[in-house]
Amino acid sequence: MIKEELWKPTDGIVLEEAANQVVRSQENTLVIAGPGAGKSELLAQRASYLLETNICKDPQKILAISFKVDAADNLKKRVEKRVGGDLAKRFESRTFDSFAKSILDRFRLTLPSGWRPDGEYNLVFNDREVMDIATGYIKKEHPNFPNWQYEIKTDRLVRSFTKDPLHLLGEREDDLYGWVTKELWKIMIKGTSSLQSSLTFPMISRLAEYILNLNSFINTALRLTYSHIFLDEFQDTTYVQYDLLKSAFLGSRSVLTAVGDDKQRIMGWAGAMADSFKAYSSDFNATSFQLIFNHRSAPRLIEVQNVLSQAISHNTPPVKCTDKWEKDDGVCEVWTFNDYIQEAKHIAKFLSLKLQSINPRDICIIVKQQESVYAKQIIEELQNVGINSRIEKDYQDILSEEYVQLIVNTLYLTVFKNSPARWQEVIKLKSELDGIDYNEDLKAMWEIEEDFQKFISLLKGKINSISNIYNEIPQILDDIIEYFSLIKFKNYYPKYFVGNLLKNTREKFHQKIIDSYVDHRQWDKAIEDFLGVYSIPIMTIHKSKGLEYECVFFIGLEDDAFWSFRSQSESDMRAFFVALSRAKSEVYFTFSEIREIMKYRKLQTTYQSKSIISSLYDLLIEANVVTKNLTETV
Ligand SMILES: Nc1ncnc2c1ncn2[C@@H]1O[C@H](COP(=O)(O)OP(=O)(O)OP(=O)(O)O)[C@@H](O)[C@H]1O
Repeated sequence: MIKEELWKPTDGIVLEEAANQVVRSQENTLVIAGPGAGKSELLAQRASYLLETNICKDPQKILAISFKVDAADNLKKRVEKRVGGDLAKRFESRTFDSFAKSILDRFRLTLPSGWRPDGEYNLVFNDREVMDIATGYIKKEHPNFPNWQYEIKTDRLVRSFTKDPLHLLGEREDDLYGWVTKELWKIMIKGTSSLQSSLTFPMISRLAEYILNLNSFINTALRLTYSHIFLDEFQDTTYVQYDLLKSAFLGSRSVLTAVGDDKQRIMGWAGAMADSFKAYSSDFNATSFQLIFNHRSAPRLIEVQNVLSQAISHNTPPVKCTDKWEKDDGVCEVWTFNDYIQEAKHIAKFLSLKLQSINPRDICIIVKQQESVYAKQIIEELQNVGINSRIEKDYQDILSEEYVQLIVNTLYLTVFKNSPARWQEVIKLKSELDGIDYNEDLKAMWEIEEDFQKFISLLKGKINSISNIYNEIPQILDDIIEYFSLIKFKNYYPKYFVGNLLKNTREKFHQKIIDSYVDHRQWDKAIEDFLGVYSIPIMTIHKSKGLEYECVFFIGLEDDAFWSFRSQSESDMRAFFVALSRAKSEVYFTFSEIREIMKYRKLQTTYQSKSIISSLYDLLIEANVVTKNLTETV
């Protein structure tokens, strides 16, 4: 244990004054700061501080809530690295969705029977599915009221569906949406003879909130378990999530730390609160702090970011860069082309040179939407010059699953041997699955390591003598999980007991590993390929949130990409700001007069303009960003 006054940040991090105060604060706080200010880093440092000084008193825990699975994972790993596995056991890093789901899965039986879903409920991810259930099943239940579905709109129904806490649902029966909402809740909770219990994450959140409101005993236990709560990317909190947060921790002694950036609020369409900072500050009586440094980007990029952030919010103070850069470091340019084929050829040529000095993972290609369409030609031209790129969303979800991580770590250790971090991760999990305390029972730990070593030696033989790829690889992957015991693994991660998560993850994962193996026919290359080591990632702005790259390309700064700019210019401006601020050193925006895009559900060759988004171009001009017409140079 370290004394409070002796504790210092590790890894050469120097905290600015405001960050230092928040790290050591005993009160609820709110940190509002721009991209790269070190908000996530601050949370990692605060976790180290609270755990290493035992201010978060053993056996109490810190609960960190992030929005994306990889962000939660990343934070967990940072903290583990700093404080070691033992203390990090008291740092629970989850997404909002998984927090809500863990409450429902643990305390489902305390719900009144009308609100209690089956233990084996299905997860429903998109609005269309909800609407399909509504139209398909309510109609069956009410055959004499057949035409109601023509009078309702999907987005309004989905919004109205989880708008209110459950105890208020009964009050809205009198309008059509209220009636459909009530019927739909009944059907989705209980299922029918042909439909399994089916829940969306907002429904799970409402059910978790209901559990906490109904059972003061559970609520008290939750508050005693978590003495400190972290909330990352707080600008994206939805109304439903905020209600759960209030039910869980408002009025408790748990200390909350929220960090976020209102200029990066781009989840409005998904129900993010317009005023989450204001509501939180007043409800939780939180003190606000601002950070003024950007630890990510070069000075030139920060100049451009400052112009943008002023335009988004007039009272934003300019941020400063750190002294690791030279004064003129950083490149921000607009590249224009006649057509998307020239654009793709130019980028491919540019990147073949760039890749002589940096890795594919230091580069990112970002688009507003339709990544497989906007990046199609670029993927092809990159392939022509021997550069791999891939649409990251196809991998992000499975790569963050513990099921996949355990198998991939085992394969990695079988093929590459030298990876102490992966070895430690696997051995630690194996010991926990087997109920062995890795600090106490050294003999048992030694046996685990020896046994695992034997297992991977055998595995090596198996993976190197595959004759039938499509039968043997799935079997080998299943054998790996069986070595750890699937049942123990599911007990350790109860989320895999519920619904179709395990089945879907397993299927997708097997397919991707097989694809990589078929492409390379060598396990080292196949694993690295699956992990994305050789590929430039391609993603939408939404997926790029929280990430950072040396060099960023934003493809298609054009009217069609920002098709709703007229009605939501503020939110599009923030999206543009997020894309720009992912770059450490270089960012290039492209415009192509002719572009192939999906329009009216058809792939079409279109003429692009920039008149609707001219204000974005005006801001770039104001920030002295040069535009290069690269048509002739190809
Ligand atoms: N005090 C610091 N000193 C040095 N480097 C730092 C410091 N704080 C953060 N960093 C580094 O700066 C980068 C950005 O940090 P971080 O991701 O925490 O920022 P953020 O505010 O969460 O960004 P965003 O809102 O854009 O996601 C990371 O590479 C991080 O390691």
